[in-house]
Amino acid sequence: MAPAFEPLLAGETSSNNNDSNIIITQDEVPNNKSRVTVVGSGNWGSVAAKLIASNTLKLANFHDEVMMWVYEEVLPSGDKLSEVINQTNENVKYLPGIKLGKNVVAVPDLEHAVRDANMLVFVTPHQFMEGICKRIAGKIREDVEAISLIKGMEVKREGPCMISSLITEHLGVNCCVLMGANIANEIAVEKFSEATVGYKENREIAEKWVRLFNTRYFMVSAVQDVAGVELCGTLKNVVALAAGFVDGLEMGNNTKAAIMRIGLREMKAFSKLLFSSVKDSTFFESCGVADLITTCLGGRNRKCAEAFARNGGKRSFDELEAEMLQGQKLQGVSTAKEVYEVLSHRGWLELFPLFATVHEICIGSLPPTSIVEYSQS
Ligand SMILES: NC(=O)C1=CN([C@@H]2O[C@H](COP(=O)(O)OP(=O)(O)OC[C@H]3O[C@@H](n4cnc5c(N)ncnc54)[C@H](O)[C@@H]3O)[C@@H](O)[C@H]2O)C=CC1
Ligand SMILES: O=C(CO)COP(=O)(O)O
Repeated sequence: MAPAFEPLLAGETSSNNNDSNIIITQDEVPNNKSRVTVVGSGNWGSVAAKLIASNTLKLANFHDEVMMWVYEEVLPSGDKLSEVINQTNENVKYLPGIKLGKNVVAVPDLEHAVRDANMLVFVTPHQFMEGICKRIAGKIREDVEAISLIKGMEVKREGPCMISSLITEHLGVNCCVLMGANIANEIAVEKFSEATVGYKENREIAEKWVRLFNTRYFMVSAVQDVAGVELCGTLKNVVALAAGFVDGLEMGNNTKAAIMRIGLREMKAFSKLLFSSVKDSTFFESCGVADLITTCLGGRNRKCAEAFARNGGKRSFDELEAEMLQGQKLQGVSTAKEVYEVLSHRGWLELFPLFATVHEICIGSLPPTSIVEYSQS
């Protein structure tokens, strides 16, 4: 249930649409309804498909059916995951116990899933996106709109490349982002949360995305700061690892709060050094401080980092991820490495002691205890 208060609108976020106040008159019903495909079907991907599918049934501008691309795998039962999803209406591996909506159709053929879509929602672990883009380049509609829910980045020889830019570069399409304090399992059971759409220029497109995602329990607003929103979502995963180390070392709440504060400061400084357009106000949206808090309290990066520190760094993150997440993927460890590469290339290591220390702990160059010794310097 949504809380009874009206959300405060920050800056220009005047589009906090609640689906109950979106009114579509018969005159507005378009001839050409948009088809939506979700590219990805992990934990968040499945919840995103559920959210969208509940809205496409209600909104006249969209086709009811939502295709969800499934990276095919064979379950221990011998059945194919996509077939089980279509038979049971549940992603039994990545989101068990939750009905996705009968209008969600699992499609294992990527090219088929994206071919006719007008709106593409990308939501896979970030390390797979470049390969996916290469596979679908030239096989999508020219006028397609895209949005990325992916928290992560790539580092190229030319420098860092956000996932929305990777999508734009490979596919030649406009790409918004949606980030926020969005632990998927909580949204799956319809507990209230907020999210932020980041867009570059086209406010109308951003509003279309807001309408597609917004529900009574998922309140979405839009800000004109695609880089700021995406960097918030990406960098908070590095801070979540630091918070997990603090938990594993049982250092207490004050230390954890200090690490989160230092982390937020580094998130902001790093984002602004990379993109001078990043707005301060973005850090106060759901994608900023709220996502940082929820991930440091209840996320998968925090959980695995706690186990890593409890084991004194003797069990690798790969091992812990496989054991604790059953196929779900951590984004923080590779993001910490990617951020570290940017810091070393640009000579910024000393400016970002927390980011640098997290990576060095992850690769075993420093013990988990150094999270407090080095982050303060
Ligand atoms: N789970 C969550 O609570 C949230 C996740 N996110 C972000 O959303 C993105 C996607 O996360 P999730 O949906 O949770 O994924 P996940 O962590 O559940 O990852 C598993 C997914 O990766 C797929 N996969 C495995 N190998 C693959 C390959 N070689 N190629 C393509 N796909 C492959 C699996 O089929 C499965 O769909 C990430 O960037 C994450 O940070 C954002 C907000 C919340
Ligand atoms: O991004 C998230 C919540 O907004 C989920 O974070 P984790 O990947 O650490 O679970």
